[in-house]
Amino acid sequence: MQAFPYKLYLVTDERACLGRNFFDVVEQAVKGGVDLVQLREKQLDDAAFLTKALRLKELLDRYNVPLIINDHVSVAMQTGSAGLHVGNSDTAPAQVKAQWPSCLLGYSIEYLQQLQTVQAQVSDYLAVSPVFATGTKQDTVTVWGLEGIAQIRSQTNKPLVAIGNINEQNAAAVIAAGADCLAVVSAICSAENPAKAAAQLREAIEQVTK
Ligand SMILES: Cc1ncc(COP(=O)(O)OP(=O)(O)O)c(N)n1
Ligand SMILES: Cc1nc(C(=O)O)sc1CCOP(=O)(O)O
Ligand SMILES: [Mg+2]
Repeated sequence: MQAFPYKLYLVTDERACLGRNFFDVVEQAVKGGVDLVQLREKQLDDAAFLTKALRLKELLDRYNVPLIINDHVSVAMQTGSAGLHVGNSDTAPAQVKAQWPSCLLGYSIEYLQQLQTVQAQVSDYLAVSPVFATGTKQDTVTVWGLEGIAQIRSQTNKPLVAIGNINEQNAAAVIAAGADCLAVVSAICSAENPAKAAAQLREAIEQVTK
């Protein structure tokens, strides 16, 4: 398996932050143990997305936490971010790598057949998309479940990031099923105490992986 040191991945959604300051919520999450952050703010126009990315990059640099950008290749490159996450409706992974070879590139797996494609082969991690149905993103194809993680795990050596309704209660089971990293929105962004929520998720992961 390729090296992938990240265990707890925050995917942002300001709408899930309960009206609190977006950057405070992210900073609390990082203090609690998040080691990778993706800017995913679907409601923002391009200019506002770029502005937010620049400010978030500055914050995360202070903690040495890499920033991944959702969908927008040009914003990722312009901000000096570590990488990009794309799905089946976005720029193809091979095209991203052709213009940006060092990009830390994530690719959503919605169909088993994707695993045999060049798009999966050039990607640095694959997202099990989604593990459980979630209100945060409803335009999904396959709800993989724990069995789906195990099935994907048996067919690829790529690092697997699990996403979709992951929380403190199911975190250990998701890792035990074969995921390398957990990606969450609401379990941290909507938690009363984002730092504590991140620390508890981290603890659940480490109980399985130690
Ligand atoms: C870590 C992670 N996994 C999956 C996704 C979903 O990406 P995509 O399928 O492109 O859908 P959108 O996020 O663009 O709605 C993700 N963003 N991050
Ligand atoms: C951004 C995203 N992508 C998904 C996918 O299935 O590809 S699910 C999702 C949202 C995950 O939010 P929550 O942790 O609140 O369930
Ligand atoms: Mg996308």
